[in-house]
Amino acid sequence: MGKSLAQNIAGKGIRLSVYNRHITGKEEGIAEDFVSLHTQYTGLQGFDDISQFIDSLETPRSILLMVNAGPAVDQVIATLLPLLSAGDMIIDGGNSHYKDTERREVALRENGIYFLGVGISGGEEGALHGPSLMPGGSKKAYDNVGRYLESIAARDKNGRPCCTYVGPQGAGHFVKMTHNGIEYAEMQLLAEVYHLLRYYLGKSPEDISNIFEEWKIHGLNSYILEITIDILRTKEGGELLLDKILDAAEQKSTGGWTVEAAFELGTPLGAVSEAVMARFLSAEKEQRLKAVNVYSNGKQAAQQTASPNFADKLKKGYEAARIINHATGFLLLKKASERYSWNLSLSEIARIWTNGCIIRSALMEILVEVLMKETDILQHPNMVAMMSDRVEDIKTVVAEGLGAGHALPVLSASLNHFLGYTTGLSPANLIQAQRDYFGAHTYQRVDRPLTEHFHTQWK
Ligand SMILES: NC(=O)C1=CN([C@@H]2O[C@H](COP(=O)(O)OP(=O)(O)OC[C@H]3O[C@@H](n4cnc5c(N)ncnc54)[C@H](OP(=O)(O)O)[C@@H]3O)[C@@H](O)[C@H]2O)C=CC1
Ligand SMILES: O=C(CO)[C@H](O)[C@H](O)COP(=O)(O)O
Repeated sequence: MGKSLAQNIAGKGIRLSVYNRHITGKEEGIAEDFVSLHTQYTGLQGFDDISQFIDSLETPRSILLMVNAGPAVDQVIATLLPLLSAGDMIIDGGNSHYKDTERREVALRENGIYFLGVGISGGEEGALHGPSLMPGGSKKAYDNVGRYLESIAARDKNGRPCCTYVGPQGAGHFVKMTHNGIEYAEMQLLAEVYHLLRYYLGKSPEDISNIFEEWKIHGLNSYILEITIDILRTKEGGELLLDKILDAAEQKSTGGWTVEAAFELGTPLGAVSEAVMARFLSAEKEQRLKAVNVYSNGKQAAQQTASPNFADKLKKGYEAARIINHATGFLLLKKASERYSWNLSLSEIARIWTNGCIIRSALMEILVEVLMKETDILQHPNMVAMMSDRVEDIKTVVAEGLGAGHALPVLSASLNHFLGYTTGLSPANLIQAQRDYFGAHTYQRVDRPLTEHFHTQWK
């Protein structure tokens, strides 16, 4: 990411020094080598001596870190700090936890150093040609460097940069974390759809890539769909590369952090949560292989059993689940904004997610408008119409797919969310009664003001 961003920045004519640590015998002259490979950029200098690197910068200095989230960020900051002067700025472009960002911002402010936590999305390609940038921290700090960040960002459909000052404290990294949570669920949803097409409907990977191509043209365009089409067409030695990849998904941390944040803020996030759990379960490959020999889960191919036009229903069910995933993701942002007084603009966040980032999609373009009027996506009239037209299809897909023995954690979690959300009378009254029964936790009544709490001696 660092090298790609450096090329992007230098390509905009911005004078840039790059630094990589020196580890004798292992990593020597990395930054100098990078510079000598890119002589087309004037004003690009490389260093593996930190003092020389710092001396090469104009004051007040602006330093962008692209190192692994966690202790590495603290280590690099500790190395930089004695060399910096009041008014200098550090920008953390990695996937840092928003609470770490808040801690670092406070500590650096006490030393007179500005700190911005900038979520960056788009992978290597995005970093090189224009990522989506989610800066958070002090507004004054953003005012100093915002123009540089905006110059390297992707552009939205109106030519505006996919970069905006998101909010104070750790808001930028919170927004990036939520982006990644939505990303996890989007990836898992498409994996489930692919799985049903291949192993329930019996379609070949080539057929599936063609179906996805059709979906892309007809309203479902997204970066994740595009790369999946490419993946389904990639061969190695004449065979599909995908079939040679171990079915055990890895993850760093941002998906799990998003779920933790949902717990902290008390907001439902079933799709993302199930996407994280699905990766954990997939990683239990050894246990899964043992279980295959112990249990028959009655997995069936569709053959004659699939309902008519199942693939069309799958498309609409997938669209419904994506809307629900985005609705819960944006509700998490809304809850965080209220709890931490960040004043997040959900529509503006959707706008900077329309290009450059991993979850860019035709749906995101629609959500920019939707979120201007309604922070709960599922309450907007256009979304009500879309969901009403798709709810029977997602029900059919989940019922039929589960019935045929296929695990559909995110499709079913999305449907469950929707059915729970559209229920006027949930069974939570029984939960309240049970809590009061064993723990005297009290309950509110439908026939009394909600300010009153009641306890019953149940036995
Ligand atoms: N890859 C992606 O698509 C995306 C990544 N990110 C985030 O960006 C950050 C960087 O990711 P990425 O570029 O992929 O990771 P890489 O592993 O490619 O690069 C990490 C860099 O950090 C350096 N580093 C690690 N520890 C230290 C340390 N203690 N002191 C000094 N330097 C250190 C490494 O140096 P050395 O080479 O010397 O080991 C390396 O140059 C991460 O937070 C990641 O989550 C964000 C968006 C997308
Ligand atoms: O930030 C990113 C994209 O926006 C990273 O590519 C993403 O974090 C990958 O995460 P994981 O390794 O957990 O799947």
